[in-house]
Amino acid sequence: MPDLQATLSFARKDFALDLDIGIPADGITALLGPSGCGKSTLLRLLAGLETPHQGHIRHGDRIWLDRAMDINLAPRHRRVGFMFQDYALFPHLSVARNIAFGLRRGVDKAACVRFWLDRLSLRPLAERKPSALSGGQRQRVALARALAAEPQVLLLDEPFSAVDFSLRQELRLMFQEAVADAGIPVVLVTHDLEDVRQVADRVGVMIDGQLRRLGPAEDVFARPGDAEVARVLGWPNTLAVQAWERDTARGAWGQVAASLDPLMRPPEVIAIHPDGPTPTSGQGLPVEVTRVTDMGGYHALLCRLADRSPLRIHLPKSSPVPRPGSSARLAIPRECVIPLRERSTAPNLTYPNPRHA
Ligand SMILES: Nc1ncnc2c1ncn2[C@@H]1O[C@H](COP(=O)(O)OP(=O)(O)OP(=O)(O)O)[C@@H](O)[C@H]1O
Repeated sequence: MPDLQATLSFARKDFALDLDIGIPADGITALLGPSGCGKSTLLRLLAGLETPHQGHIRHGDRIWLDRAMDINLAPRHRRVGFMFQDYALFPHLSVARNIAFGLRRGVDKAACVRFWLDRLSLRPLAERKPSALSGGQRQRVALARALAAEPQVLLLDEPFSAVDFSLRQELRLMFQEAVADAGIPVVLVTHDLEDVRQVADRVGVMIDGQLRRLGPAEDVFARPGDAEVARVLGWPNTLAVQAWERDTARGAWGQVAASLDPLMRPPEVIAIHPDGPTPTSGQGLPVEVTRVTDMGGYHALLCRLADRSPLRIHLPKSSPVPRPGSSARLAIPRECVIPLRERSTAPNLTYPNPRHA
């Protein structure tokens, strides 16, 4: 199963992308990052729709791009299934013809179109033009078209964003089933952490045109490596530390004790894990409770710290719950306090690029 390896340097006005990425041919790799960090640009570079100033792209043994050797395969020779944010459907073609458009020579076109119409629940819409479809329906047609062409690599930009909650769940499942046996590198760009949790085997985090973290999803969520990446991954309660006094972190928000590695330079940030802090009548971090939500298995408390920064904690149903509007003190166990550097400089790529092995 050929993997995809790329080393790319690209710049346009006010933006530079510089990274090394390896995408294996099993499982789904999700790419996350703040708006404008270069996720779509990376997909366009991989597909051959943009050319890097320097770089190298290899799919299995086949070189797609090598600037030094003047090799640059045209997009059609890379056989990439691409789904853009605007879906790029042909407006004059019906749903069925849009799906049939990129089919390989020799396949039974009618059977293949029927298969994908059924798989993505599009059969009743087969003869409609894209202008007569809803946003979510267009998104499904674009996904069907990308998958039907039997691509060697699949690159998807926000493939589930335009559908409602229940259809989104269904679409994720259909998508997972559809790509499970394909044995091709699949990259999915999304802003939705739920997409990542439900479909991704690996997660890459991009910030400012760089790949700051790439690895198995569980690993990346549990160990983001630094505070910037942690925020992209939705970690709550990242607090700037103004000073350390032995093992106590202080900021305008208050102070808490942490377990510090004595060899580590004092980190600039701590994250407080939401599971663990509990209200106490003794000494603790002062908060004002602003909202309490019953989440079924636990209570979610949204609090404000001394400097008004938010703190979210989860209390087990068995624990007493402070009233909204009340002041409280929270006991924060040391193991819930995770010291983080604001930005880690060490490369943290857990899927090795053989060229650097
Ligand atoms: N066609 C273009 N011409 C000039 N600049 C562009 C163009 N497309 C994107 N950019 C700029 O390049 C940078 C990277 O954009 P890109 O679309 O890759 O980001 P992104 O991470 O995909 O963002 P989003 O999550 O908002 O889709 C941004 O600064 C953007 O403004």
